[in-house]
Amino acid sequence: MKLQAIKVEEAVGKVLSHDITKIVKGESKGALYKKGHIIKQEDVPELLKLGKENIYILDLENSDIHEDEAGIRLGKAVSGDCVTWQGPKESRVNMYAASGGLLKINIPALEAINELPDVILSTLPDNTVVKEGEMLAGTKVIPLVVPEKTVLTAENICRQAGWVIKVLPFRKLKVGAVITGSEVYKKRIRDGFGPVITEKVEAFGSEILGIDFAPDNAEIIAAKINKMASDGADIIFVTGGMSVDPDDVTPHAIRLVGAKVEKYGAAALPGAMFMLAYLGDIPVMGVPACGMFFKVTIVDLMLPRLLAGERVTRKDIVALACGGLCRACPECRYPNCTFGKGSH
Ligand SMILES: Nc1nc2c(c(=O)[nH]1)N[C@H]1C(S)=C(S)[C@@H](COP(=O)(O)OP(=O)(O)OC[C@H]3O[C@@H](n4cnc5c(N)ncnc54)[C@H](O)[C@@H]3O)O[C@H]1N2
Ligand code: MOO
Repeated sequence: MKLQAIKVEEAVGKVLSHDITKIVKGESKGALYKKGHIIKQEDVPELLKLGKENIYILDLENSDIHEDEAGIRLGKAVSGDCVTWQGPKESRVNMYAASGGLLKINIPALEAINELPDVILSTLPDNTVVKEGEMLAGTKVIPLVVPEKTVLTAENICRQAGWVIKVLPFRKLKVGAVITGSEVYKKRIRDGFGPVITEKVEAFGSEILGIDFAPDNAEIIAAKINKMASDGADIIFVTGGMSVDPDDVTPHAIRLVGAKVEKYGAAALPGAMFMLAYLGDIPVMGVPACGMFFKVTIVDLMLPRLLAGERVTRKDIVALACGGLCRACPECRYPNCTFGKGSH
């Protein structure tokens, strides 16, 4: 990259090397044209009026590209399914959700891009629930011009990764719930779990297939789980009885139906006594009583991922550990807080 002095009339389409400031009555009015501005035909009279007959422009070498072009190419390369981009403004290109859903970030690709010289890409956390139109990420280059090789390398990382930023829209699924607890079953106390689960499921546009009740008896709970599955549930909740009392038989019941347990015990508080198992392809969630007593719990971390069609693994639950502690703020700000952000 070289600097070159040039007549203003010949500068159209060229890149300004420095800010040009307008001074009125001895006072600077700030940059009229900013460094990096690509000079347009209509700028010429304005520049001449300012007394600029010659200006410095950047003489881009064949291998260099301007920050704005670099920003656009990066934005295009990182935008996957259901992601749109806008810009550039001072090379920054922002990515937005084209539909509501679960934001997925390809972390190794994200880190590889940020390892490149002069490029940044920053995003919302992986697995964030996003609304249509929400800003998801921003990318830009640091200097005014970058070697094209840098952008080509970033584009190559994106191509090889398959995707970097995407949004998985929520599917409309049928969700069943088996509410356990003899005190609820015998109507000694009123069920508090059904309304909580219904509200959380319907908030994502899915529907409750049915809510059934079972006493603290593993065989009966197991039979009701099987019934939910044969009735067509895509996801099954089993609530209560997840802890250490002799009457807490829900984990045993989930095993009895032959579901494969991914993990019993989740690194999330509230939600420690959570179990995730799969009955074939149907996720079965054993939800401890905290799922009903607290506003935001492990349910809010797992449900969106299952509704987005992810097969959640033991590893995913382990990855919740760093950030898995809810601060229990007097006024809950979730999801605008650290709960459930996970380490990878
Ligand atoms: N000694 C220990 N006690 C507890 C532990 C522990 O590790 N050691 N873990 C605690 C944690 S963490 C949680 S979370 C809860 C989990 O409780 P459970 O899932 O076993 O819940 P239950 O014992 O069945 O019920 C607790 C409480 O909530 C009421 N309940 C349950 N279901 C309903 C419902 N559908 N509607 C209304 N109320 C319901 C139930 O009557 C009990 O009062 O365990 C801690 N304890
Ligand atoms: O499963 Mo419990 O969250 O630790 O309340």
